[in-house]
Amino acid sequence: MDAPTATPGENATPGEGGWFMPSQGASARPPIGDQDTSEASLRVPAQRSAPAAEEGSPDALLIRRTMTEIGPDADKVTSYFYALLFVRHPELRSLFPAAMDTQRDRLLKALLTAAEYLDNTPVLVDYLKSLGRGHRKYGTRAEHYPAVGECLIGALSRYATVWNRETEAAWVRAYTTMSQVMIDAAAADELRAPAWWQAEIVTHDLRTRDVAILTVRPDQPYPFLAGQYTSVETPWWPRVWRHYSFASAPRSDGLLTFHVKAVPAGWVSNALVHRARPGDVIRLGPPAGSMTVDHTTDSGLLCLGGGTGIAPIKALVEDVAVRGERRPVEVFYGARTDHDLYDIGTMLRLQQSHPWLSVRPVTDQQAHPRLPDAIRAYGPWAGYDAYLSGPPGMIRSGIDTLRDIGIPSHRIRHDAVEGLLVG
Ligand SMILES: NC(=O)C1=CN([C@@H]2O[C@H](COP(=O)(O)OP(=O)(O)OC[C@H]3O[C@@H](n4cnc5c(N)ncnc54)[C@H](OP(=O)(O)O)[C@@H]3O)[C@@H](O)[C@H]2O)C=CC1
Repeated sequence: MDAPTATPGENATPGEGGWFMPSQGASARPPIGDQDTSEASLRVPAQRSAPAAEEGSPDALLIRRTMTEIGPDADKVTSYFYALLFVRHPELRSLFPAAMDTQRDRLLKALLTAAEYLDNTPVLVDYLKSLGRGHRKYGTRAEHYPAVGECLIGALSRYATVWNRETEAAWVRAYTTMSQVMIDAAAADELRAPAWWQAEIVTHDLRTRDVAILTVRPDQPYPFLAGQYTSVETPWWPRVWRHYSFASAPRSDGLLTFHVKAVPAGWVSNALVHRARPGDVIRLGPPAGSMTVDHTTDSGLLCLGGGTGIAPIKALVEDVAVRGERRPVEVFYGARTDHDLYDIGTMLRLQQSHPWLSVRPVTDQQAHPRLPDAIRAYGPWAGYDAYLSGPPGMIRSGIDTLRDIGIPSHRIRHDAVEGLLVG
């Protein structure tokens, strides 16, 4: 059960969720940030399509039918679920944040994701493993899962239109299988990694009124890949986690960098931008996300970064540079105004050092079309893999544009986008 997410994130990748529900992102996604976008925590790869409602195994059909039936009462189902859980198992309350608003939202999304992918074993298993690993930081233990399953079924049975032995058996089977994948993944992860890392803020650079770049020093080595994201908890909002992408490739000094935009009503993002100072200690969850560079090919990289979505794009560029690769990398960096291109100086410096890199700022003030459409003026893009990172609307329109210009779906990578991935 978790409390919160990838992400894609408050302003990061999608948020994370608790109890077997996704956050950013078998990605996204993403997460990533105060927006809780899918912290996705678990992000289900966006590039794979969900099955049609009428397709699937008998259990999948029953489960999807329940989900359709409870759709209009989603809020009531989630409220009732948590009420049951905390009344029957008060010892579990402390695993969740004080304010449950976001958490409630995540539960249903996780359910929908799991139901949607029930017959897509590789996607679901990846997602659940990431979720199981991600739940370790909340203090979730194997013995908690049956309690959650019992309350979940209690809530579903109350609001489903049709609830019989067959439906219940399908849910029990699905939940038992899914929770076991999470439990096993958490147990395997326990042998090789901490449940969370503590990280001291070493620099805090306020780049605009609402965007800060933070560099942190983890208390233990933190292994991750460029393009991935993590979940972040601040001391000011215990048990509230948000996804943020790493803004640099792994560094020899072990430091990690995040770009954070304070979003309206974003608890974690506002704390990180306006309250955090060097010396403060935050907590980090495990790395997640699959928006990473495929180093087995020499395809070009076409990267679209919108706003703070430039963070993982910068990490991807550094990753290509560190490996000494000379594949073409074309970055389109979008923002509302020149002032909002808060990291353009860094990107242009990278361009100066690497002849294979080109960086093109795209702002609304220019005569240019908006970010995704700007790529139509360049190319051709055959032979490029595309990487998208930014607001959900930009990712959606970016995917449309890329498909429209002939880039196949399997070559388009991004963190979870709410609604697309659930995360
Ligand atoms: N911090 C991090 O580590 C990461 C953050 N993210 C995500 O990136 C986002 C950054 O937000 P923010 O900095 O406020 O970005 P902005 O809202 O300022 O948008 C950045 C750019 O994307 C364009 N854009 C936005 N929506 C659309 C759309 N529907 N179609 C086409 N273009 C669009 C904007 O154009 P226009 O001005 O015309 O709207 C602008 O050029 C957040 O959603 C965050 O979750 C993702 C990955 C990592």
